[in-house]
Amino acid sequence: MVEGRLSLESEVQEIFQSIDEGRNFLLSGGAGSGKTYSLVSVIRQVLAENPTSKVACMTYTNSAVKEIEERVNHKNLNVSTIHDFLWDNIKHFQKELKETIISLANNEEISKISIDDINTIPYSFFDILPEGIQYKEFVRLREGIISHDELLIVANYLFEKYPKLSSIVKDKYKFIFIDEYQDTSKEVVDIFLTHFKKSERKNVMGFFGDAMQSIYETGIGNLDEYKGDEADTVNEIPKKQNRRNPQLVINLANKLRKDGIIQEPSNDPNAPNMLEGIVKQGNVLFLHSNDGSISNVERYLKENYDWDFDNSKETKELNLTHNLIAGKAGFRTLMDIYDKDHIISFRDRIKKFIKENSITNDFSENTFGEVIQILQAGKIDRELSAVSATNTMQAFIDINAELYEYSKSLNYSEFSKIYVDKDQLLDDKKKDEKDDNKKGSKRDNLIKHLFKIQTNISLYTNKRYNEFLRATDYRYKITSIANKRTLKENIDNLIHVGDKTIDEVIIDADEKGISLIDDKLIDFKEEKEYLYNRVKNVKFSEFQKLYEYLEGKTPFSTQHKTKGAEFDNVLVILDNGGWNNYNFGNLFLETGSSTVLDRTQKIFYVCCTRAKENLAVFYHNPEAQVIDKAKEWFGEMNVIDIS
Ligand SMILES: Nc1ncnc2c1ncn2[C@@H]1O[C@H](COP(=O)(O)OP(=O)(O)OP(=O)(O)O)[C@@H](O)[C@H]1O
Repeated sequence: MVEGRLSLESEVQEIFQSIDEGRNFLLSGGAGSGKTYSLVSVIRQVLAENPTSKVACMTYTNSAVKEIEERVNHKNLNVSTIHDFLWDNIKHFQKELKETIISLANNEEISKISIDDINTIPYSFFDILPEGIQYKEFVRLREGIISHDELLIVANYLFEKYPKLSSIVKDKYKFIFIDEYQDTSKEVVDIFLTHFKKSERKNVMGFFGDAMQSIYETGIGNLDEYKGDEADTVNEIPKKQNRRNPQLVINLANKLRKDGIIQEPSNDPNAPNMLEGIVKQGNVLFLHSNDGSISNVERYLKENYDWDFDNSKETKELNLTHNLIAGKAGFRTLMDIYDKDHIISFRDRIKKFIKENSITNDFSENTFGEVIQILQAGKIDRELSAVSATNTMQAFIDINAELYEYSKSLNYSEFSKIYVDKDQLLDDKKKDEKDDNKKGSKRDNLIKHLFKIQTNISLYTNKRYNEFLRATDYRYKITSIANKRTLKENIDNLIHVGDKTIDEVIIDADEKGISLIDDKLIDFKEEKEYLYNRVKNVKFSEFQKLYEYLEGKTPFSTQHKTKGAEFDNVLVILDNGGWNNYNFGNLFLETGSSTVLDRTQKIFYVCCTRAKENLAVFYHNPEAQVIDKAKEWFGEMNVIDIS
């Protein structure tokens, strides 16, 4: 056997057998079975055995990126998101890219890529583009700019049509690994498992994941249609043991899985869930109350089970959405600006009306207010209501009268281009600070700038002075002890932001050389004046709260973002706030629409299996049958009314 393999886990040895046979493989296993751990072992061994080959590894979760970075450091390893990987590999084929987009745009069945509803687009359409086709956070197909969703469709088409592209990628990367494969889209899986076959070149694709943890609608869910025993199918290697969870969590997880996979604790005495050679028991609790107060739940867990909610590394409270967290974590105003601006919704209503009614007026010189007036003129009843604010929009406008007046004074063409979405505020990064500007990030340039300021402040406060000097303008300025003193005073001033607004801190940080105002920010101010003006008046301390949250330094996480992570104490809040996609009541009663049930079961499974010691689930006002089921799942004694 090749050196080093013998010391590896048996499943990883099986993976190497597959690699020796040139077969694609899938490492599948329940939560905590050590898939991410195995992935890293495979990468290390592959790099050791193939010193001249390049390895690509794609992953979505921050925890996997962190683990890979901690355990592997090699120039031949390329860790990225799937989007960045695809774009890096197709971006130089501009001629083919242009043709592809035009073909797709002319294909009526592909509604996501459309340039003109009526006329066929000529193949010379993009010839005039100075920068060719680009991949950005927003989409403007007429200008040759594609974004996340389009990229996958375009890449799929390119690999299907040009087998040479597959040959190039296979030659470049002898090994391509995809973590959390279950949340990868069908278009991507097809590239690697179907279109790649059109090229004779050899490489090995490895998938890692768990079908029960497929929690994004766009994901393929499972690889069932590609698995098999023949050489050209995907070789599944299952992992049955659990190294993370205590026995009581494993028992619960086994009840929640719907595919019959039953996990057992590993026989590794050094596994994290073992204590002196015996698996830990842990705690599972189902707490409920009729007041719904989360702070009471926290108090109960603190007093009775010693949970420390100030320790964000050990203890996490998992909520379904960022919106449920924003208030508790202290960034409500910013969240509302990016997620609940009903003047922007009203503008979208107007835009839609213009598009759907094929109104061809030239509004380029008009203000938003004038456009509303022009559209409303002479209309009554239903026609008028189609171009008027809805009740929700009107209620928002009434409270924000000044903001509405201001929006009406803006040039309509400019205003209509501003794209506002919560991802621009909340997108978390997959890589380290240096990569913050990587094209895959959905954060907008204002938020990126604020991150830069706060990152630099943090570098300084954490005494990482060399990195601080590299990141700021200070490397040019520090020439004497006196300079150092000024720097300290400046930073001290800046750190104590007190009640300063975001605008004030941006100017301060610029003047003090901590983060200079760059072209990107200047362009943002000009192009997205409305949004900038809203954000600039928010206190910088609120942004700092958001920063802490996104850096994982608060006890809060969304249920989706917790995938791949693990904590000692996990509190899962089951919020039955009338969601379309989730229903926690139905989860316990096993009723309702099967897709909603399936989705809810999966997110609940992901959440519960994060706990390394203690798991608590909180349910506000459960029905008697929910309590009965909870007793069955958690044990009679562990279902507690804390009202
Ligand atoms: N062979 C091993 N030796 C030591 N520790 C391991 C080993 N395999 C896994 N672990 C540890 O067990 C825990 C669970 O492993 P890991 O996070 O890789 O599981 P996973 O299958 O990726 O889980 P999930 O699907 O829930 O994200 C981690 O703390 C990991 O470091």
